Parts: sequence; structure tokens; C-alpha cells
Amino acid sequence: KCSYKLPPGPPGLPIFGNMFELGTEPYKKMACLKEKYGPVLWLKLGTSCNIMVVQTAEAAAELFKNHDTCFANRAWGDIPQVHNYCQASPALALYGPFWRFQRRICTVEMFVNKKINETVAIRRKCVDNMLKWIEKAANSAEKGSGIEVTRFVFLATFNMLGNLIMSKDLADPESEEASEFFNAMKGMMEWAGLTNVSDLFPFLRRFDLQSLRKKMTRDMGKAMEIMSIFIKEREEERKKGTAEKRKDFLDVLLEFEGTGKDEPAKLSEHQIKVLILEMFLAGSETTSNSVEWALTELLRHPEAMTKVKTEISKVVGPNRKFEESDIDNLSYMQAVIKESLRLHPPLPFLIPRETSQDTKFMGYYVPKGTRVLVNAWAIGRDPECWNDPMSFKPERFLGSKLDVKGQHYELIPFGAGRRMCFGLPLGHRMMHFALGSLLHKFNWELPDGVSPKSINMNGSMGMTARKRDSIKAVPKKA
Ligand code: HEM
Repeated sequence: KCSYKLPPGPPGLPIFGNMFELGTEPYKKMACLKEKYGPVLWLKLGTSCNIMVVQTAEAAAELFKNHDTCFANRAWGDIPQVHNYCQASPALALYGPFWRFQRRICTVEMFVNKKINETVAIRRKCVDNMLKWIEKAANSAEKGSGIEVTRFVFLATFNMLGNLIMSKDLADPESEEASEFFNAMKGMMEWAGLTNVSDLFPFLRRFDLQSLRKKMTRDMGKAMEIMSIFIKEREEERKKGTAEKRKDFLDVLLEFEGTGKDEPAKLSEHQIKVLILEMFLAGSETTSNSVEWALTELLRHPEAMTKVKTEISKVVGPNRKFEESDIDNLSYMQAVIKESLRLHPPLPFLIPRETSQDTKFMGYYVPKGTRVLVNAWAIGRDPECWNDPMSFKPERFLGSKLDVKGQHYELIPFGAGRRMCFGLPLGHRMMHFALGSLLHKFNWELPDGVSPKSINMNGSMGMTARKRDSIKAVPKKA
């Protein structure tokens, strides 16, 4: 096997490898290395973390078409093992029958179009609340100072998921139980997004130098404890027959009876809790960040803002609300979202995969246990694939068949292949509905003293790549 070489990469330091070379936006740094090292990059972080980075659409096509199974495992660091989370998590599951079962049940019960269409009213209610919160915040903000829009989009997305899954508003500032859950989840998202020294130097694991394991154990424990209360409440309601008529995802999971062969006979409470937590972790920040980047790009490009507003005015008009059913008729708004996802994929490396065996990839030797990152950020800005790749030009998608569904490897914000995002249909719907409603209800302006050119477009890498400075904008009633 050693007649093949490892992919090329910068030599790095002894012991530390390349860990000091990547900065706060590692996807940008890695994209710069493409020129020197080509489509596949090799990095070493600390003493134990070997990373292969796929940097071009061509290399991504090779991975997803010809090596997908061998690259279909996920890497487990120290943190996801807290409370045995990764044993029951679909996003971290090893590629196999339990993961397949989880994907099937989530898709059939939550993400097929029929199910999404049955829950329009839930998202309507959450978006209406979001618009009310924004109006209230705008009224109490200092004139011309702007509000942090993403906060409200995040709360609305969180509530959409809470209602779809458990028929509960979980980001309600007036309920102590709900806000405790919300805070615990926010903590989990923060700890999951930090680089953990224990993963780079496993011999340091027992010291937990950043206290990340401790903090994750605390916050995940809290979230699970509250979930146990929700589950108990629901079981009692079901016994008494006082549960709501609409079956939500929690009901589906509690009622599940499988064959016990390639699917479990019943789901344990732990499996139910992890599956539900995962929907929040995977679906809330990704969606609200996508809306934030899209709104930011529109504020930087007033001509695109005018076009999208004109389109919405024509299709929706002033006398009714923006509805999900309008989305299909708004080709420019769809192009705005695609263009924004091209430039700012919320998961710039997708979710890291891990090789399940030694393998040969594009002429290189890739050992078992290598972490595989697909740099969707670099691919979305590759001049080989895109004309004028750094410019925000939604028009490039008008009349084009390019989409984000994992068939066009130059545009993969939701990934591709077997491990592609299965929340795509819901995420796509929530994103368009939230952005469309924000644009329909308000005219957005930059705060006093901020010009389109002065907006800081730097990102920062946590669980997702968010804007480093959250965008502030002034909503004026349209
Ligand atoms: C704008 C919104 C979203 C974006 C950009 C996004 C992006 C992604 C990406 C890039 C992956 C990894 C794909 C890969 O490794 O090839 C992923 C996986 C996943 N996403 Fe999403 N996602 C979004 C919304 C959602 C929503 C709303 C949910 C559920 C409520 C969700 C649930 C998941 C799950 C469970 C996985 C793991 C799939 C697996 O490992 O098999 N996502 N997502």
C-alpha cells in the first residue's frame, strides 16, 4: 500500500502539526493552500488528528460518487461522547443499520413534503411571533441604532422545531422551564463548536484542560433532564387521553414499534432524547445563520434588495401576509438564497467524515481513521466553477438548473452522498419563509453611520460559521 503517498500539505511543527496555521476562519486559510497543494490537502493537528481536505468540485464528485461508503463514518471527538450522545445521534452515527433507520424515520415522519405541508400553521404562528418581537424591539431601540435580527430568527426557528417535534414553544421568555431548556441547548451549541485540545492530544484528555467535557456534561445533562420531564408529561397525557389530536414527532417516537431486526423493536428514552436534541442542534443555527448572511448580502447590495422587494410586492402585495406557498413563485428570492449559501455555507466543512478503512483516493493513500473535510466554502468560490466568484450575483442562478440538492458538486451547502443533510426540505422551507416574511413586512436599512461597504463580512467558526459581528439593521414598516 505504501507505493502511494499521503496527499500533500504544509509540513507543520513537530508535535503541534499545523494547528497554529488555521486561524479563526480555517476554511479560508485552507482555500488559500489549494493553489500550492492542489485539490486534496493533508494536515495534521496535534499528535493524533490526521485530516484530508477536499477542495474542489471535481475532488468532491470523486468522493461522493466513488468513495462515499468508505468515507461515510463520522469522527467522534471527546465531547460527543458525553452522556453517550454519539451512540444515538444520527449525525454522528457510524454508517450502518441504526443510522439508516434513524434517517428513514426522520424523513418519513418529518421531512417529506406531505408532512411539511401538514404543519404550515405551526411555522406561520412562529413567524408571526418573530415579526411581533421585531416590531417591539424596533420600537424600543434608540432611533437609527438597529436591532440584532438573527436573534429573533434563531428564536423563531427554535420554536418551529419545538412545535413540530413536541408541540411546545421552547424559546418563550415567560416560561422558566422552556428558557432553561433553551439556555442548556445554547450552551451545548457553544461547547460543540470549540476546538478541543483533548482531541488533538489524547494524552491530555483526562485533564479536560478547557473544561469542555465538564460544561457539556452539565448542559447536556440539564437538557436531557428537561426532556425527561416533557416525555413523562406526554406519556401521562396519552394515558389520560388528553394529548392533542395532532400527532407530533414525539408521539411518533413513543409509539414506534419495529421488527427488532434492522431496526429496534422499541426506542429507548435515551435514543428518543438524543434524536430530539439533534434536530435542534442540526436545524436551528444552520437555518438562522443562512438567513443572517442572506439579509446581510442584501443590505450590502441595494440593487439586489430592490429587486427582491419588487418581486415580493408583485407576488404577495400589500394586503396579505407572505405565505410559504409564495416561495415557488419567487425565483429571484430563491436565487438570493442560493447565492448566499454559495458564498456562506453555514457548515463550510459539512460535517467531518472519517475513513472506515485504508483507501486510495485520487492517487493518494488515505489511512483508516483519517478525518475528511469537504471545503464547501472553497468550492463555492472556486474560479474554475464560477464566473466572478467573489461577487454576490443572484442573477447567475436565474434560468439555471443548479440547485443545492447534492447533485451539483460546485454547490453543496447541504452536503451530498449518503450523509447529506436530511433536514434539507424543512431547512429550505424555514429559511425562505423567514427571509421572505422579514422582507415583506419591513424595509430594512443599515444603522446610522454604517454603509454597505463598511459591513464586516468576517465569519467565525463555532458549531456553524456565523458572522463574527451579528448584523444590526433598522426595520421600518413596509
Ligand atoms: C439552512 C439549513 C441547513 C443547512 C445549510 C444544513 C447543512 C447540513 C450539512 C452540510 C450536513 C452534513 C452533510 C454531509 O456530511 O455531507 C447536514 C447534516 C445533517 N442535517 Fe442539516 N442543514 C440545515 C438544516 C437542517 C435541519 C432543519 C435539520 C433538522 C431539523 C437538519 C438535520 C441534519 C441532520 C440530522 C444531519 C446529519 C445527516 C447524517 O449524518 O446522515 N439540518 N446538514
